[in-house]
Amino acid sequence: MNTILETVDLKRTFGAVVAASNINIKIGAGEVLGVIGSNGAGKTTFVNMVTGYLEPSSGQILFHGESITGKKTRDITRLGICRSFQIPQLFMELTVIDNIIIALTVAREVKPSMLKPTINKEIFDEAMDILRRFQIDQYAESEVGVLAQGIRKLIDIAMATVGDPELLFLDEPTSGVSADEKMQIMDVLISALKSTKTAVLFIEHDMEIIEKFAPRVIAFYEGTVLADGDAADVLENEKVREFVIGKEFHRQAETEQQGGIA
Ligand SMILES: Nc1ncnc2c1ncn2[C@@H]1O[C@H](COP(=O)(O)OP(=O)(O)OP(=O)(O)O)[C@@H](O)[C@H]1O
Repeated sequence: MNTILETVDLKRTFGAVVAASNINIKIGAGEVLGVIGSNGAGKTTFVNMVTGYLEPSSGQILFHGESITGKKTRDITRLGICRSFQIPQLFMELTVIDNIIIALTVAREVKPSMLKPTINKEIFDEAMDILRRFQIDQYAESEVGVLAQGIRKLIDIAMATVGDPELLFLDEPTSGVSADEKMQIMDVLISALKSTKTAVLFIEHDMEIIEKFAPRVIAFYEGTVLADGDAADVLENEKVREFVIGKEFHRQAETEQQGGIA
């Protein structure tokens, strides 16, 4: 594996609460990995530390072998590590293309005008390319506020990619989206990110999505990594079944092998 990010004994406490400890994770170039764990397991704390939203209490974060521990979010973003949040951070009253153009102008540090984002043909074309990659170009001129939550999620994630990140963290990319839309949204966003060879780590509670889209899975439990490896191994791990996903969970592949559930 061509490691781009490595955490070494990463730990974060809040007073007496140990939110994360002994976190030793390596992420390879272009890798897709899913993170699972019940509420309060430490998933967001981990992502917050790596993206500079939280300073670790101890431990190291290395990006391409260089320490980024304790760096500010802005500097980490510039290095090529970006993220999205559970709730899309969008300008609801603006059009989709204007949202992307604003993100591009901010990423390029072009000063936007007070009333209208700086529009030049190059930035406009680039924004349209991004929308096409995420299959939302047909909404370019629509106001974000009138669009379905699933489309807003895609816009939000598209915006997180404007600086061409090498590594992207997605916090529950399908939360708040209808069951029907979930798979479709994941299909679009994973193929968009694969096309740019962006490594992606996504936090997800839906095991069907994990099974379908995450070749590698990391399971968090009570602030530590309970299991890390191939999805099939982690999802069948006894401890993961007991403490994280529930014993009643059966992988689709397993069920099919056994002739399906009646
Ligand atoms: N700012 C904070 N102040 C105090 N305690 C915190 C803070 N942030 C997180 N914690 C605690 O740290 C632990 C890990 O929380 P974290 O948000 O990382 O879990 P999570 O796995 O992301 O959960 P969820 O799925 O609910 O988002 C929890 O016990 C939580 O209450």
